[in-house]
Amino acid sequence: MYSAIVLAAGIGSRMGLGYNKMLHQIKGQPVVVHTIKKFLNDVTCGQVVLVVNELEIETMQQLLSDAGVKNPRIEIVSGGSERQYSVYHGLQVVREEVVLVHDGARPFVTQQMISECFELAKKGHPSIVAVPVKDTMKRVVNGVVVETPNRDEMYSVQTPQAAPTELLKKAHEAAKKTHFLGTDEASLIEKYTDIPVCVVKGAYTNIKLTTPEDLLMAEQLLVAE
Ligand SMILES: Nc1ccn([C@@H]2O[C@H](COP(=O)(O)OP(=O)(O)OP(=O)(O)O)[C@@H](O)[C@H]2O)c(=O)n1
Ligand SMILES: C[C@](O)(CO)[C@H](O)COP(=O)(O)O
Repeated sequence: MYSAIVLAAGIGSRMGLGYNKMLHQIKGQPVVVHTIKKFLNDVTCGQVVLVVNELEIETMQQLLSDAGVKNPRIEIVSGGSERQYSVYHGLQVVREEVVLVHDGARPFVTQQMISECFELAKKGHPSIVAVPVKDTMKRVVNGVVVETPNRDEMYSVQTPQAAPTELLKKAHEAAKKTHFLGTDEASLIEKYTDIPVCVVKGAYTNIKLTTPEDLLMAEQLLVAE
């Protein structure tokens, strides 16, 4: 069994809705409900830690209740000002020996991604979901191209990201001590442990709802589900 930390404590500034994009309804249900159901439907998920802004705890509880998502496996905790701090808060209540961290803003995660990440982490291997980049990549400094990295080695990283709970906690404590802020879990594991991070096949449909055009795509993807 694993614990899933589902992150929903952001503000969604790039989405520009004027409210947290996690509350936005797609096909009659809030984004957070679509995402959380992916984990509740998985029998190997022992706990869902839903991380929300402390001012939105009641709103989230009401949303879940309205959607008929009342489940003893769900625990709500308040998040922090950065994604990494929200993960840290979530980690404090994780009960299972393996943890999967997932962006609540990625409602198109699949059971296969979840299972593959879990199976690897259960055996001690941290894992992330990723897809090969499709475009040519450039490193640009001050508006000038300084390098064209080998595209065959470049991946676009998604969630879930899984690890043995103690390992991820250790990496987070080290990051806290040294004031390091990473944009995903793997970057902390890479920096503070010598354990390699495995890559699980993601999907180009496992988008993070970030900017307004992502909502148009989400509507289409939900029809196809
Ligand atoms: N302090 C934060 C910041 C982000 N998140 C969550 O982390 C995920 C990925 O973050 P992102 O898409 O960047 O969300 P926001 O921070 O909400 O968006 P923005 O950066 O546009 O404000 C989202 O599910 C978001 O709710 C979080 O739990 N706590
Ligand atoms: C973890 C992540 O989803 C990988 O792509 C991403 O880094 C989080 O997004 P953010 O915009 O940096 O919060």
